[in-house]
Amino acid sequence: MSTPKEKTFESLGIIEPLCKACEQCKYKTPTEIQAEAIPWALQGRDVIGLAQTGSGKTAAFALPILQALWEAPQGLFACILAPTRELAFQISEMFESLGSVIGVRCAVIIGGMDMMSQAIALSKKPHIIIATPGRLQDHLENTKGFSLKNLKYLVMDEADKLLDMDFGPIIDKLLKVIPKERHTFLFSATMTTKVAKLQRASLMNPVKIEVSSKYSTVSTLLQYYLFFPFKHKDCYLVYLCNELAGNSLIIFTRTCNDTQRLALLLRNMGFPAIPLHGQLSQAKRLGSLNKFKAGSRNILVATDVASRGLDIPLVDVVINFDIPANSKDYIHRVGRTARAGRSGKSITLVTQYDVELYQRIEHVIGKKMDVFPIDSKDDVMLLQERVSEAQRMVTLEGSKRIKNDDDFRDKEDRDIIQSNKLVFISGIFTVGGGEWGTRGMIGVNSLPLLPSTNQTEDISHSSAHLVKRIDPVEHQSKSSTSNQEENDDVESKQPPYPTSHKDDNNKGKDDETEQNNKNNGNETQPEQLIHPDQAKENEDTAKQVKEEAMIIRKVIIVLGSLGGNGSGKRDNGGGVGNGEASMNDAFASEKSSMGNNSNSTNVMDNEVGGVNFRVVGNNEMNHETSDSVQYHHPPVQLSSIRQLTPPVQPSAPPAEKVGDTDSDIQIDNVTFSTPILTAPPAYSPTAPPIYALPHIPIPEFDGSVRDMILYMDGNNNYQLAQQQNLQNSDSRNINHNNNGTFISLHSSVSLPPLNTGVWYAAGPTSQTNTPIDVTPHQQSNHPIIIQSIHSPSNLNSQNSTSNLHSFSDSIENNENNSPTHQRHDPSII
Ligand SMILES: Nc1ncnc2c1ncn2[C@@H]1O[C@H](COP(=O)(O)OP(=O)(O)OP(=O)(O)O)[C@@H](O)[C@H]1O
Repeated sequence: MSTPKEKTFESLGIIEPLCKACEQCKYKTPTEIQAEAIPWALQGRDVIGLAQTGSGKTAAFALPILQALWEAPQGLFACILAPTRELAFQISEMFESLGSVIGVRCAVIIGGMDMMSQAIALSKKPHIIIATPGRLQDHLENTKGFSLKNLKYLVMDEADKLLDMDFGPIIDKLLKVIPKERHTFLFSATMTTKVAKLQRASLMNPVKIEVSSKYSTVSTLLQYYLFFPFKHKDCYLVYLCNELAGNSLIIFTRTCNDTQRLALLLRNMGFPAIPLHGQLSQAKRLGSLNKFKAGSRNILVATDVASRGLDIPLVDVVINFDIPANSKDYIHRVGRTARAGRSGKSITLVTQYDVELYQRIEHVIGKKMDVFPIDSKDDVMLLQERVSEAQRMVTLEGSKRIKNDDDFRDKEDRDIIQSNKLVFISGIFTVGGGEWGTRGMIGVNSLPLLPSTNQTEDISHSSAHLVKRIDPVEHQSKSSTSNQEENDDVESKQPPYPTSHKDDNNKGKDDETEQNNKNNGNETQPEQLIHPDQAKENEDTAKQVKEEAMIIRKVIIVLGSLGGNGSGKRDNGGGVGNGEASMNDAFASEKSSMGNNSNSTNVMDNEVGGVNFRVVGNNEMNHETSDSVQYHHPPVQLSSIRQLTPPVQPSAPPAEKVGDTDSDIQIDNVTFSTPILTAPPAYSPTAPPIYALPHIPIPEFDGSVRDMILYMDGNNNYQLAQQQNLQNSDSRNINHNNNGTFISLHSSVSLPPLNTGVWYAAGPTSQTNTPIDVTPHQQSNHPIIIQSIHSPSNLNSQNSTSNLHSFSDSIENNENNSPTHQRHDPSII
């Protein structure tokens, strides 16, 4: 038989349309698990597939099922069970992309989503159901007319997880209502060898394909550890995030509570972190994942809900903040990076309480990890004060937020703004490429598991040098690995060190609990969902935006703000109402705190059309830059637009939320803020309301302005809307007057349809502290927010961050108190 490398999908017996689909997915040759498993599956054998994380197991079971469906199409043909909801979505995407050529229809049946719409989807008899066990069981019991009595294929992805104690009883129930005459596939990177568990799956004369040893990690993964005292854990984490700035990280914690706390802590320290755990609503879980996938957040802090199966190519580093209590979880966690032949790194944080677990993991994976190189411990400890401060803030806010998650999310961006920022100075953490490599051992054997299928069949296989018979006796009598597995089960019940958090029981149960929730009437109500398709779109968009943003690579910062509440007068110090007063106070203190510094804050208020605008220009907000310096600046809003005339239609519907506070985007490590927006009420096409639009200043315009880049927020989609090369002579967009030079967005700039909310303008390459002029002049159908991004000058970054701090506080206070804010939306920040 040919070696896997010589094989093609065609030579495995895959039909032409599916081969084409593989090509479209850029699968040039089958991976080893695909090469080994597909022929058996096509022959109609039950398959147990064991292969390393990221080795293409999903297609290994999807292709044979799609082929069988093509040959004998029917509704409710196959059911794929997955332990987590996110994984179910991902598997469904894979089926859809491979099966689109044959018109496959899939339904995702998972907890946390509306039962009724799922029931409707099931009534349409999709070909493939991808489900989490609890919800599927729920439909089988409660959805009229739905049954799986004609099911032909059952797959358990992450089979060892589905067959263990948590899911076992539900699986038992499910299997009672699924026909025995079916094909069954079990796949995982860490397969159980316990016969009792495998019997649960009711396999018939299965073939076992092992493309790796039981607990192996890929060779392209560099595995490190860091050992330090427990009390410095947060500090080390922050240090690592700082060192690895620019990389995409997943940080695994033990509990939901820790996940939430760390996400808050990191955000308070200025890192774009986002939490993912089972206590979030499903919409938020998907939202978090999508933002991470799209690259708008590059730190995902997660429980083990994200440890299995998720395929996010951009993940560079996995950090085990809490060492996993179960060695299997370690394999799956670190498997979120170094996938599909790519390289990646993992760093496991080890404290005095974790040594035993750490040693066990090393033993299980059969590798010694290297210590992660850090310059000096003193460097880490330098962060202690800042970390302690952030910890205090998190403690203050944390309990409230845990109770009220919506509140948490509404304020997430403020966390960043209110915090002092780190300026990240670090080299790029390069992660080289890789190719599909030879992986471990290949073994095939026929596995007589059930008394009813007692015959054993050894299958010789040229590439199989691990050919062994696995039978009940062997399993009971052996073996270090079996023992390990039993130990794992014990391990998971005993956290290695005491923890103050109460939700330790949530570990690993993010999705298992859905059945209980249902019974208790706690089913999470669905919210507006971002379909995973959106994530792909976002990813593409983010890439595009990132590329374009290279033009302003050395750029940053934000100028000032335009506040006001519609009732104020021109005012440089007195204030208008509470909000205005606090804003002024903040500015005043900001000014005085600057002392003799020659860089000054410029505050200018304008009253235009009854609208009081406040603008601050402050070149202290600039950061020094070089290629090796990465900037995280707070998403301070430069300006907001006020509607100058009421909507024409008196019966205009109420304002509608089109964005959320957590939708800021990260481009080249520059955070672009995206406050909540309120969509304008319905417009009369003939008489649109008028909105003020600020000019973007180009102080000391010297003809060096090159680029104006506009980004559009459309329901969290970010697109490069337009790039303009502005020339001095470009009279359409550049105006000069006594106050300076301005870029303005005249209608003559050919903008794409202004059908959504936020616009960003990346502006000139030079800047001084000339005040910003704001003039309402633009008539537009939609509210527009302009943020100008300026190139840095050589100024002290620490001063600038503290200025931003008080500056943004003031914005928040002002906006919260502003009648405009109450009338329209809590948009600013
Ligand atoms: N033949 C192939 N050639 C190239 N890439 C492939 C091939 N098959 C699958 N892939 C890609 O490899 C990645 C990993 O695949 P998949 O998610 O199925 O891995 P897995 O083995 O199920 O991992 P895990 O154990 O973590 O669930 C995916 O991005 C998938 O599109």
